[in-house]
Amino acid sequence: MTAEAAPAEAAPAATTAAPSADAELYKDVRIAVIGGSGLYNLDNLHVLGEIRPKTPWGEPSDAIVISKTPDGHKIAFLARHGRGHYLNPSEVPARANIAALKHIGVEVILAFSAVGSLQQEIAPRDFVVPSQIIDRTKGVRESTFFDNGVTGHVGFADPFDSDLANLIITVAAAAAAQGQGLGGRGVKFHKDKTLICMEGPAFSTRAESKMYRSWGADVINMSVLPEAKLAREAEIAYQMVCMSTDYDCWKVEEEAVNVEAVIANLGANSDTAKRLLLALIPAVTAALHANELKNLAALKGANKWAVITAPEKRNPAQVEKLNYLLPGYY
Ligand SMILES: CSC[C@H]1O[C@H](OP(=O)(O)O)[C@H](O)[C@@H]1O
Ligand SMILES: Nc1ncnc2[nH]cnc12
Repeated sequence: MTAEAAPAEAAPAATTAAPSADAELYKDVRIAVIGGSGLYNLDNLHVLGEIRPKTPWGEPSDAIVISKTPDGHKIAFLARHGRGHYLNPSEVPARANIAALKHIGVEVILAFSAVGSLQQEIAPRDFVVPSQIIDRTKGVRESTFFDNGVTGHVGFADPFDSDLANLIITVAAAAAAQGQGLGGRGVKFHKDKTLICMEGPAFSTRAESKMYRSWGADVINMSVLPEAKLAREAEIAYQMVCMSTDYDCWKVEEEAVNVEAVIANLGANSDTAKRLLLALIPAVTAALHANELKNLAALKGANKWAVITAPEKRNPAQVEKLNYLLPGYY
């Protein structure tokens, strides 16, 4: 599909820089949180302001909210479906979301998602830190920055950032050991799991749900793709934290997933996520300052070599758009 031809996406990248008041607001922001269903704000942080960047790929899902943690770390927050959940998973402007976050200086994305569980041991309200993805989206989402005359191929064998995954597990374990248990509920964390991303917005059939189990999938959502892939193309370290809300529909004896069942667990899950972030943001900030995020270090600059289109054949308009994302690369 040629969305690049649409007037809304035709603005030249060089004129889309945010005004300087915005630049002052997002200065020093290196970490972004993307909130999914049920996580529409981080109201336990101090809000400094909002920005509404316009990118060469259109406008993000909603304003990007810049906040400060109690220990003074600035972060960016973006509601994937918009505050009020007006975008369905196939409508999320993932390219604009990732491009905007990259443009303001974000190096790390901690993405949250409500998921269905495909395994008995992953109960509703458990948290899952996945390491793999199976793609069951249907090709209707704009899923790359490398199109329209600049072809690029990035590595995606390990779609998440294992340094971030390890930090999340460590921070959660420390909270449990201190008896806090992220709100006193003793939330269980599972790691190294496989997340399947379906198209939606309708949930799966029972046959599909059972098939995904036979493939070895552990949890299911509608949102990790193309978000994770675009983050990789933008050289941003990305880790999703999955918050289980239901058992999907593979258990024949139980009622199949529905929105009411999901909503019943969203409140507790988003409370856990906010508590987790209070401990996680300082830990990720410290790791960034100490250059301990080795995958991120390896990622930086790598995509200069991902483009295979001969320099003289590259579409200048697309090169200009890519300048917004990866300045000077192509
Ligand atoms: C509200 S149930 C289905 C919906 O919830 C998840 O959204 P998100 O990943 O943004 O938390 C899932 O992916 C679906 O979009
Ligand atoms: N069962 C399910 N399938 C897909 N996405 C989900 N998000 C929450 N529960 C889900």
